[in-house]
Amino acid sequence: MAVVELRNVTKRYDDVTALTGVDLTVQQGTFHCLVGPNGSGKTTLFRTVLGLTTPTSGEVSLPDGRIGCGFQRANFYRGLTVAENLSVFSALVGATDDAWRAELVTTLRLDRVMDRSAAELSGGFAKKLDLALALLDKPDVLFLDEPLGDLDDVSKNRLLDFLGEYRDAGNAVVVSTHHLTEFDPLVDHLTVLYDGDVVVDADRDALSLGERDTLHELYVDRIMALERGESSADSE
Ligand SMILES: Nc1ncnc2c1ncn2[C@@H]1O[C@H](COP(=O)(O)OP(=O)(O)OP(=O)(O)O)[C@@H](O)[C@H]1O
Repeated sequence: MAVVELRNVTKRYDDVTALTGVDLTVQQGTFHCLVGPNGSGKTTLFRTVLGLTTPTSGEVSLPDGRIGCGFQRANFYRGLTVAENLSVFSALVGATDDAWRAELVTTLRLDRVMDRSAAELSGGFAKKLDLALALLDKPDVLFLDEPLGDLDDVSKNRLLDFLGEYRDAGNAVVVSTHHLTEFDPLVDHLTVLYDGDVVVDADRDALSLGERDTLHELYVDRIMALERGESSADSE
């Protein structure tokens, strides 16, 4: 079942076209990975889906259920402690499942910093707090922009396992990242943006790796072919 649909979405900022007629469907219960070079439109696409910016044209359809989001730069109350942020955000979104909140704190190893001021957190812990806040009300669709940034290797593994389980529980997880290799085992669907255009959009099973071993190699080859001026069909 489709939980998010974009139809012919274009976003222009003055003379920059960040998205050009993008069609995209996110299916329930899938891990959807969005990759693309710097400036290709990934953050703009996220912001458009989340209603933080209005598309210049086109349509965005969202599910009736809950949507959670975590951004590249963490968003929380810097003047409050970690525990206070969790309480305030729980109240704001109406999250009442204390056991789930405790599970998030344990999974993300936030227990050690519960009484620390959020302003003083290291980059990795700030990211973890942001992730916990995004997950507080168990969103049906979770959008995460570069969720592994600043996390140590053990925390990365734990988060990847957690996101896999979250998907397996029937939720959609959409991740925008430059770290396709790390997400590769989870990917059900890959979308590649290049200069505002969707140049790859396929379920994993439909992606033909050819001589290549990994999705990352496929992605890099495709982008390099586009930079040489070849069409996406030429680079198959
Ligand atoms: N508020 C804005 N005003 C003007 N141009 C913008 C704005 N936001 C994004 N852009 C432009 O839109 C294009 C797409 O930017 P976007 O941030 O969506 O790319 P990205 O794929 O997320 O990049 P990165 O991987 O570097 O984070 C870029 O050319 C960027 O400069």
